[in-house]
Amino acid sequence: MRLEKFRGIIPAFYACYDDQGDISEARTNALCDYLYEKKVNGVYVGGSSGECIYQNLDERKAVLSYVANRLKGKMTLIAHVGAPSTRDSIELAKHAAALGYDALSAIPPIYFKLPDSSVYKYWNEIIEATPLDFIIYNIPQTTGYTLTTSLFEKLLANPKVIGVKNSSMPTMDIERFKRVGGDNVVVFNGPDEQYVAGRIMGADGGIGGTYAAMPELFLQANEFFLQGKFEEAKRIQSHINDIIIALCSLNGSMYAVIKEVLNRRGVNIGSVRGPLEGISNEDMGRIDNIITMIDEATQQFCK
Ligand SMILES: CC(=O)N[C@H](C=O)[C@@H](O)[C@H](O)[C@H](O)CO
Ligand SMILES: CC(=O)C(=O)O
Repeated sequence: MRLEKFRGIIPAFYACYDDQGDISEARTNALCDYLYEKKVNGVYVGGSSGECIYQNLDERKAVLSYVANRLKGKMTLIAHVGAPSTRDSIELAKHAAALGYDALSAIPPIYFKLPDSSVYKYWNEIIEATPLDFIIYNIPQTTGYTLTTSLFEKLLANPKVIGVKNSSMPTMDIERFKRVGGDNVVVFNGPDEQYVAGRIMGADGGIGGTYAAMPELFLQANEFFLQGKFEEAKRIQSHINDIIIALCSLNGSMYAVIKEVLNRRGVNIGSVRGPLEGISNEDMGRIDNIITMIDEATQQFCK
């Protein structure tokens, strides 16, 4: 029951900037409203897709506040509070708890390669700082740190640890984490390119960086999965993967491309922060093709 609200399709929330590149409350609200209308199950705020790594503490706190003010009580809210220092992570965690977020989440420590003992201590200090539930974020391809099942099991001894968002590529990792935690934990599929496979291997839902670019497709793939219509789910996944490959094929960062897709749908959330690259004039001419791919797949599969 307590974990029910963490199932389904949870888009990773994007950084919403004004034309000067500063955090924009109005544009954050616009993205909140868009996702609410699409009926997604929740949002994951301030993670990779939220460009957290390029924002200072005050900016990250502001984003957490704006989203909570707009969406609290309307969907599940997860705050990503991982920051380079434990101290900053705890400050963000306390801020999110005061705002009424449903759960916290954090990547492992970045930059220095630290032993498991330090990673364990880092996560635990965040967990102990608030009464909120906690979701571990395993994303080895960006952090260089791989969560083992044994550390996961050790962390689960704390009842506030309710699951893991697993972004490693082997779907077997999802199966192993689920095996360790059983029905008492939620495992989120990370790689959007294998959402359906992740569900079949035991994921309870997903948190993804491309969901907000095509929410209907992920919601429908999830629906087909729940209905046992695996052929249909697999066919949507193939279209999703064509679209993700297209989103990643331009010169600008995938997030810049997604933001331009949203802009052409009437949701202007600005561009990305350096060192991520914005989109070039050449890219601009290719956005409509991607929108067509999304729209055609949506028409084909979603009622
Ligand atoms: C490495 C990475 O950023 N993974 C994200 C989260 O798990 C995914 O949602 C990707 O954004 C998505 O699968 C597109 O490659
Ligand atoms: C899921 C994802 O992309 C994020 O951490 O924001």
